[in-house]
Parts: sequence; C-alpha cells; structure tokens
Amino acid sequence: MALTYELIKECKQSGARLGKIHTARGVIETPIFMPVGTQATVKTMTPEELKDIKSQIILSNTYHLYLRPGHELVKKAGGLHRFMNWDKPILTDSGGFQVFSLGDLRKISEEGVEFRSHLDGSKHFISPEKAVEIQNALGSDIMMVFDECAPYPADREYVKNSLERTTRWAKRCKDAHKNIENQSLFGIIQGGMYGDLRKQSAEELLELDFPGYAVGGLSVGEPKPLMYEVLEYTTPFMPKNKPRYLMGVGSPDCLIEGVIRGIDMFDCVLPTRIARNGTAMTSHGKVVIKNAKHTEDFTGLDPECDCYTCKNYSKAYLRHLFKANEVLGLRLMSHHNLYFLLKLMEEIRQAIKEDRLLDYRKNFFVKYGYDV
Ligand SMILES: CC1(C)O[C@H]2[C@@H](O1)[C@@]1(COC(C)(C)O1)O[C@@H]2CNc1nc2cc3nc(N)[nH]c(=O)c3cc2[nH]1
Ligand SMILES: [Zn+2]
Repeated sequence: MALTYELIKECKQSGARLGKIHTARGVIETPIFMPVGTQATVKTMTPEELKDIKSQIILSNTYHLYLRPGHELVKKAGGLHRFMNWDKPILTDSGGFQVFSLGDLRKISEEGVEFRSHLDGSKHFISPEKAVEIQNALGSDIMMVFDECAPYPADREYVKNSLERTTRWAKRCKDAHKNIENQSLFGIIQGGMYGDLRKQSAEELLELDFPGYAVGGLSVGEPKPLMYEVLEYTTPFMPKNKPRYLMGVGSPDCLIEGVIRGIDMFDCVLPTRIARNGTAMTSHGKVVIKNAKHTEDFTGLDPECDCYTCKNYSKAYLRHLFKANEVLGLRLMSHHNLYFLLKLMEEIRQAIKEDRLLDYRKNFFVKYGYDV
C-alpha cells in the first residue's frame, strides 16, 4: 500500500497540526520524533525497549549501511527490518548529508558524488540512482531522495545552483524508484537561508508529486532564530495533505518551535548522543550527571518522569555508573532521554487536540529554563 497522510486537526493558535501517517507497517501519529539508529541500531537500546517507550518509527542511514555491512548483505538477511529485528516503520536518510558531513575528499558532479569512506579511506561513488538502489535493498518504508545539503553559510549563487541540481537528482531518484511497493520516496527541499530559493526548491519538487516532503539544509550550525525564520517561510509552500519532515532536529525547544511552524516529523542523534556523554534532558532542564553535586543525591533523575530509569535508579547511582565507565549508565540515560522526547511529542499532540499548544510551550520553556 502507498503511504498516505491523514490530516486530523489544524491548531487554531499556530501552524501546528495533528495527523496520522498510514504505512504498510502501521500508523504513525504525528507530530512525531524518530530515534536515530544510524548503523541499524538505536545505540544501546533493544527493539523491545524502543517499543516499551512507544517509539513508532526509527531512522537509519544509507551512507553508513552501504559502507558497513553493505546493502547487499542486509538484503540477503531479508532486509533491514529482519536484520535488526524491528517490525515497525523505518525511514532511511539517503546519504546526501552524511557524504558531505562525514565523507572525505568528496567530488561533486552532475552524475553524483565521489567520496572517501570515513571508515578506511576507500573511494566510493554514489549517484541518485545508487542511493535509491541501496534504500530499496534495505527495504525502508520511507526513503529519502539523494540531495546536497548546502553548507552554512553559503553564498546565494552556490545555493541556487545546488538546489537546482538537487531537483534534477530528485527527478532521477523518482525515475529510478519505479514500482517499488510499500516503499515511499520523500523529496527534500533545499535553498539554504534564502527565502526565495526555498520557494523555488519547494515549487520545483512539488511538481514531482512526492508522497511526503522534508525540509533539508537546516540544523547545520545556523542560529535557532534563523532556522525558525526559514521554516516559517518554507512550510506554507508544502502540501497540507502530506507529511512534513524537518531533518536533524533536535532539542526540546526546536521540536516545539518546529511543530508550531507546521512540521510533523523530526529526527536527531542529540538525545542518544548526549546521553552517552552523561547529560539528561529533564522537565527542569539539563542534568549533567557526572557533576559532583549528584554524588549523594539519592532521588531520581527527573521527578516528573515515570520512565524505567527514573522509577528505579538514583542520580547517585547513575553518576557512579558514568564515573566507573559502566555500560549500564549509557543504556539507562539513553532510555530516559528518548522517553523524555517521545513523551514531549505525546504532550504536544494532546495540547494540539485541546487547543492549548502555545500555553504548553510557555509552561515547558519556563520549567526547562529556556528564554520565553
Ligand atoms: C552529522 C551529525 C551527527 O548529525 C547532526 C550533527 O552532526 C550536526 C552537524 O552539525 C551540527 C549542527 C553541529 O550538528 O547536524 C546533524 C543534524 N542536522 C542535520 N541532519 C541532517 C540530515 C540531512 N539529510 C539530508 N538528506 N539532507 C539534508 O539537507 C539534511 C540536513 C540535516 N541537518
Ligand atoms: Zn526518566
């Protein structure tokens, strides 16, 4: 079955919306946060634990899985869902961003991108057609077109040429993605920080009629207010009846601000990455567990969280695990951070239902310690 989006409700106070994405592997309630499982695993978490915290969909990466273990091997294993024992939806990023941010010595041409692997320096070439072939082998439910995420900052002429090539690549991806049942290909809007170029990219890609669209080229080091401004300008050009995905975001404030500006889907390595460094996102802001002040703090990580970690372990114990380099510390902190963001999205969905999203934002920001 082809992926469809059901618009349930538009928020009266903002651009936020409540929706459902219907896929062959189940329904995804939006707005949604997607835990990142770059190399076919959401680091330290089992699929059962991900289900326990109500993960509806996870993200994996074409670039990484192509380099290791190889998409042909994953295909032989029965596809990515079978390989990693995850039977819910998977979205794969196309490798465009990773090639530019991780690969080395990359050479870009109309044909595609030549780059050296960040693993062993071996030379590789990925074209739009190859990116589709890899994602088809992986069997992800949502595939992304092969695009160029323009660097930040970048001059207008570069961004314009880059977005026009990304549109040509998107067409090639669409042509290569024929008759692939149960795998939907999303377009990615580029245009850097230039409003008129964002409009041009959106209009060109809408002509290709993808079942969903992402906003790319953001969360690349630009100030948050600039990201919000570009979003504000871009989402109105995106179809109302299709999912809108903001790539690489993120932090609690950006998730709320993104939803308010009409975004339905988010992904970011942030919650799991900072967890492994010992930082927790809690209802009252960040907690850096290795801080000495937690040495004899026998209370839970977050008094308002009912996750497994917060119900069963103290800050003192978590601090001990991190000081002792115990793997359990990474697992418990990752569990909490993912639970925290997934619960935030659930509370945002509820606030949209009850037309109180802006009040929710204000209360959350005050408690978390953000500037209101
Ligand atoms: C690469 C890694 C680990 O993911 C984080 C983090 O580093 C980093 C690197 O620069 C900072 C901001 C410091 O954070 O930004 C990543 C999260 N931002 C992001 N992910 C994206 C993925 C994308 N994929 C595609 N196909 N196209 C895009 O335009 C695109 C844009 C994106 N923006
Ligand atoms: Zn918790």
